[in-house]
Amino acid sequence: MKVFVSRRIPGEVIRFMEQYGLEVTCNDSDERMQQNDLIEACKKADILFNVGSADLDARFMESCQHLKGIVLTSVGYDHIDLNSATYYGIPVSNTPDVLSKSTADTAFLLMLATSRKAFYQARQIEKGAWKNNGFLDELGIEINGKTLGIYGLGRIGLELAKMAKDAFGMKIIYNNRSRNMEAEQLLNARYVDFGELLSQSDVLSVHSNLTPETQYRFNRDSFRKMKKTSIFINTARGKIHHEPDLINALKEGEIWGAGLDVTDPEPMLPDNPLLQMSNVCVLPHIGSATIETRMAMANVAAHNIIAVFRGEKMPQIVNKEVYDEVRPGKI
Ligand SMILES: NC(=O)C1=CN([C@@H]2O[C@H](COP(=O)(O)OP(=O)(O)OC[C@H]3O[C@@H](n4cnc5c(N)ncnc54)[C@H](O)[C@@H]3O)[C@@H](O)[C@H]2O)C=CC1
Ligand SMILES: O=C(O)C(=O)CO
Repeated sequence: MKVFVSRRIPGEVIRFMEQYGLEVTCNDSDERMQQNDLIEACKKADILFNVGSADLDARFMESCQHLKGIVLTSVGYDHIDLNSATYYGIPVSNTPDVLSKSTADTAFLLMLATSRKAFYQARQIEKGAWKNNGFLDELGIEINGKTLGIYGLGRIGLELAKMAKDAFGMKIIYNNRSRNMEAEQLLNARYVDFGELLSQSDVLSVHSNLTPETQYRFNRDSFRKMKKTSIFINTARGKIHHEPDLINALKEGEIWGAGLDVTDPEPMLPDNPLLQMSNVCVLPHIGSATIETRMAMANVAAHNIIAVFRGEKMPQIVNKEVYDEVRPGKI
């Protein structure tokens, strides 16, 4: 069986797959492949190891319907046309759990950095503008003991809630598709409706997946309902907030600050006004970018490939209907 890997991954993971007799070809580059090149490369492959979230749309699935599996190196799969993959009978897997802590760390980093205007202050030094700030210049806000509101209390949201409570004694409120009893018992977290999440959070951190329902959930109306002293954090997907509305809310002082690991579009353009604001910290989607997590993600993906090779179900399947006896599309 032939595997095509779309970007550079650790050599150990390639050797691990080769031990099973898989023939692995790797695009030896860190650049994202264009879809036409990916389609061309997949013509000679049985399985795609899709590194770094290249968008795979209906055209890709139609052109590559011979694939026996697509493994993603992300937990989010909003960039994949899953219905199409299912239609053509292609199982797709993701990488849940192994990246939850590092992504929650990133949200925590942004919470602290934004609350102390850390990126802005560092930029002043780089510009040669180190100055003794006045007693009341560019002050931060403390997050110790404040209320953290979490939108989407799943795996990553829960890790952040634990850290915020343990390290900073923060009170946790959350809004989710359903109640999270583990968080309620462990952290005394309180389930609230969306309106209360907006009005009560001192820091509001987004951890839901991107769906038609969550797209632009944070918009003009929602920012207006937040505290003027609040900080908005998004490490989930850039389309969950409406960026022009966020810029306005910050300019108008409807919220106090924002920390983003995800933007819309990505990459963010260098002339984006958010990058000039003292109360905003932006990172280039590095949530899972640690040595340990990337290794773990690559290993999870490789194990899903081995499962396909052995004719077993992928352990981290996201379109499990593909294994149903009767499913839409080709049988
Ligand atoms: N910045 C980065 O590098 C990373 C970003 N992510 C993003 O984080 C997201 C979450 O990952 P996990 O925690 O593993 O997923 P998860 O599935 O464990 O948690 C998502 C939560 O969002 C909730 N949710 C979904 N729709 C909702 C709605 N309309 N209203 C309220 N809650 C809603 C779900 O009930 C669930 O509890 C991923 O889908 C991905 O987009 C994940 C990893 C790294
Ligand atoms: O896993 C994800 O969904 C990411 O965004 C990157 O790790």
